[in-house]
Amino acid sequence: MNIALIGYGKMGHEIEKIAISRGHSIVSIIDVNNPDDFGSPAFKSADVAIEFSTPDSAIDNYRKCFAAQVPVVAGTTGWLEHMDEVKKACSEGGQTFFYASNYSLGVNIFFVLNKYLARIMNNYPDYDVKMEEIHHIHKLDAPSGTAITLAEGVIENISRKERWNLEVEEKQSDLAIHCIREGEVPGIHEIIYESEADIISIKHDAKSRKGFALGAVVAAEFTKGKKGFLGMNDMLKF
Ligand SMILES: NC(=O)C1=CN([C@@H]2O[C@H](COP(=O)(O)OP(=O)(O)OC[C@H]3O[C@@H](n4cnc5c(N)ncnc54)[C@H](OP(=O)(O)O)[C@@H]3O)[C@@H](O)[C@H]2O)C=CC1
Ligand SMILES: O=C(O)C1=N[C@H](C(=O)O)C[C@H](O)C1
Repeated sequence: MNIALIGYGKMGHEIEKIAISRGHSIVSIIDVNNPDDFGSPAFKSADVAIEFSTPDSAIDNYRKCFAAQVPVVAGTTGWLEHMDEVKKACSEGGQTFFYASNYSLGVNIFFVLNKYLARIMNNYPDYDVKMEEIHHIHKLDAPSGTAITLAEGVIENISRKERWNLEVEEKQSDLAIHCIREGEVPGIHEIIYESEADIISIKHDAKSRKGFALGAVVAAEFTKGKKGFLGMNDMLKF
């Protein structure tokens, strides 16, 4: 299939390698320097655009993909305040948009495990819960998109937790997320339950960006020819 890449940084380069190895053609690469290419015949020939740019630029890029009628697989994090607009473009404007805060298979298995553990822990109020995420020093957003999805999974299932909070637990009903930026760490997420007696924790540690990139290309293959708002739950058979 024909793929356009929007954002040609760490993820854009990794996705390019995997897409080519799976027999796809990269027909257009748009980075910060060539925004006019959204109007080019090459961009419009893409079956899907895979977007990994920056929190501030993502929504404008999605609007330009919609204007060009090119389906989007979106990986950028930190833009979720615009989610209603994107969902409306799909439900009322006939657009196609796939979003995952994390495209790796391992993290999506971890999301299921997180919800399962939270459902159990709902019955054991002696345990408090907190989260830690560690990423490389270049990351622009905090908490990570993955940490937000994990926090939502905890809050949906543990009635004593109502909202997440950065760093501190201001109230007992807050889920504290501690964000660390360190070296070139690809991404570590840990959910920690602690009582007076013991600690139970579950952790996902990405060894590289390969899992994220492979998941994004597989999501692009899944998205081709589909309509509407899509996510990993539509694609994975859990
Ligand atoms: N969902 C997932 O599975 C994953 C999501 N991510 C997310 O993806 C995003 C990108 O990550 P990563 O590749 O590591 O970041 P990088 O900073 O390495 O790459 C981002 C690229 O986007 C470019 N860019 C800046 N402005 C624009 C614009 N207006 N249009 C197009 N491109 C632009 C940057 O150019 P310049 O450097 O010149 O500014 C840079 O080349 C982040 O939000 C990250 O959190 C990352 C990994 C996995
Ligand atoms: O910026 C990153 O690198 C990553 N971002 C995503 C996020 O914010 O969750 C996914 C992964 O953790 C790597």
